[in-house]
Amino acid sequence: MTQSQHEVAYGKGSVLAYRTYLPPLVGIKEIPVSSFKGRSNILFATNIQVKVAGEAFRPSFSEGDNSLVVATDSMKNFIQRHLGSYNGSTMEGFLDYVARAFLNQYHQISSVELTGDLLSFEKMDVLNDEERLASELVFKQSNNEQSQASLLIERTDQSYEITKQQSSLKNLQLIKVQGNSFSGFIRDEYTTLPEDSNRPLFIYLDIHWVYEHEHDALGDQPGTYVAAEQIRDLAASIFDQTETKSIQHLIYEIGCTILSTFPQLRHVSFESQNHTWDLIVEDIPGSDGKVYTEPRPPYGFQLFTVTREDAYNRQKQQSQEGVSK
Ligand SMILES: O=c1[nH]c(=O)c2[nH]c(=O)[nH]c2[nH]1
Repeated sequence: MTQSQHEVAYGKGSVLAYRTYLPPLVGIKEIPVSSFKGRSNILFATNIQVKVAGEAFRPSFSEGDNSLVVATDSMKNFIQRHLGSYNGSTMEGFLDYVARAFLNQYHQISSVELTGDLLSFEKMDVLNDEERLASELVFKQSNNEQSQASLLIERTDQSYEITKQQSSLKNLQLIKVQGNSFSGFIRDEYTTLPEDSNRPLFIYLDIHWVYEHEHDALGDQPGTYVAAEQIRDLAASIFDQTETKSIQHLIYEIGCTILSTFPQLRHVSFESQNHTWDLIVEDIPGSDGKVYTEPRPPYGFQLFTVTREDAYNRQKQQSQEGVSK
């Protein structure tokens, strides 16, 4: 490996920037499984990480020469002030705007990688003329699932090129109380887990989606923008409708449905965790109910990327099943 292939990079994490009255996200394509119509952006609360890379920074490491160093404190100011001048409506668009501004401002930066969490604040219902309506002023911070975007832009000879772009829904925690089996797995001298024809399935999901054309992610043409809220509702709906055979099976179904719903996406990746509860009381007289508790710490996980080819084959298979019925 030559010297120039080693990474030379630095940056700032946990840059908090809260903007009020960003232009709202309107005009997205609505889908039947989701009531999501857009975001008011009355509060657009962000937690950003920036990483800048470039050979020009090597002497700051090897010789303590700071002459080309942009202080990470200045990076923080740069991001926060640019949230004031950003006129778009999405995290993806904001990251693109800031990344290009960094490259314009500092010639020594060869690439910028940004990751932004959109912190969730939900409108509270309040009494307004004897009607309960969503407040335009009072929000509650929600520590549930979060949407995130990330972007890598590199300087080329003539201009800038996006070399990585991804949107994500992180830490969606879903429980389905029945309608899930897990059976048919290898039984050998190490197997103690019984087959289960009907378990409560509790999963944590990170879902990442990548657009065919990066520009579709920005939100300035909202008809192609896919909102994390839509991905959330779609995942829940598939979970509800599917007799799951495993988490592997479930995430494949979710991925194929996301891709057939949104043709502008190239692929969808999953990181899932199994947090299925342990059974404590199986029979409650006169009730269908049971009692469960948290499982002990080791947890299983699954990683899978669903491609357009997977979705195409799934659709073909489903239409053949439809014909044979
Ligand atoms: O959905 C599951 N997939 C597995 O691979 C697995 N392994 C296990 O012990 N439980 C489960 N559940």
